[in-house]
Amino acid sequence: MTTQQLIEQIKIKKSFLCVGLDVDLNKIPQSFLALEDPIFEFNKAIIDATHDLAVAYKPNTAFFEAYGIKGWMSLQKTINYIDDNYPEIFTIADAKRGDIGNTSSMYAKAFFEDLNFDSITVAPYMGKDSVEPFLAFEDKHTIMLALTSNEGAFDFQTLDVDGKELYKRVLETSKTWKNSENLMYVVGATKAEYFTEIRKIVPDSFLLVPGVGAQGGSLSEVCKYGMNASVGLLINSSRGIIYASKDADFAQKARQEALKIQQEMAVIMQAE
Ligand SMILES: O=C(O)c1cc(=O)[nH]c(=O)n1[C@@H]1O[C@H](COP(=O)(O)O)[C@@H](O)[C@H]1O
Repeated sequence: MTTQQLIEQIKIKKSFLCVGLDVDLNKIPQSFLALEDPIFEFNKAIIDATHDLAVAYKPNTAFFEAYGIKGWMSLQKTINYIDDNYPEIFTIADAKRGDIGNTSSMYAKAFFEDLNFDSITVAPYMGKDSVEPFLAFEDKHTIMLALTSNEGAFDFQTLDVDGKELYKRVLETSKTWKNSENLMYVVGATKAEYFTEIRKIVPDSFLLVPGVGAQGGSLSEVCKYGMNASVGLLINSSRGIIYASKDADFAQKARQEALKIQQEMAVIMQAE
């Protein structure tokens, strides 16, 4: 999917919501456990209930890999289901990959070609030659960690490197890489006060923003400092939406939570 197509979907749906598909078998209605593929069936129900309110889905691969081959098959079925039924939706493989060049190329093939995701999250720690293999894919997007939502973000990402914080160096340096127009960046919603500085370095890039809902980040604060003329934000909530209820009404409750966020987004977009 092109960035322009994503922007069009945001305008049509008045939403820049990304629903995180982080399925934990201990947290879903226990009736699903009797089904052949509980993870896929749960995802399908969540997707059917929220697809008109969200512009993106982000399965975090950990929640599939934890269940071995069966989990991997659930991931494949989930992405195929989205592609077949809601092709307008932007898909994010939250896999946080990155390795020496020839290994990164294989990761890129796995997620962009075999699974056909529109994007993947990537860690910047190994530098240019670990990220460029992902950037080589046309109309695919590489979402690089910049300033993450967790407490540990302060261990390295904000350290001073020759007078500038490391995450700023990561943002600046990445702009010099080949096909850098295919980059997006992860910035945690819990770090809203940093968005002004981040926008000075990457004014036009899309930012994937996890951390609203269960981690307590504020949608309005993120938008205040992080939004650009094309919105430029994908706000993710996983647990806050998919586990809104553990009972038979889980999909309906997930929709209600997604609707609350989408309505807030529509108001913010109108005010801009
Ligand atoms: O790359 C991510 O998506 C990510 C980066 C980050 O800084 N913080 C973060 O929480 N995430 C992911 O975003 C999701 C957040 O889930 P909830 O806290 O349940 O909404 C999880 O899949 C995390 O792995």
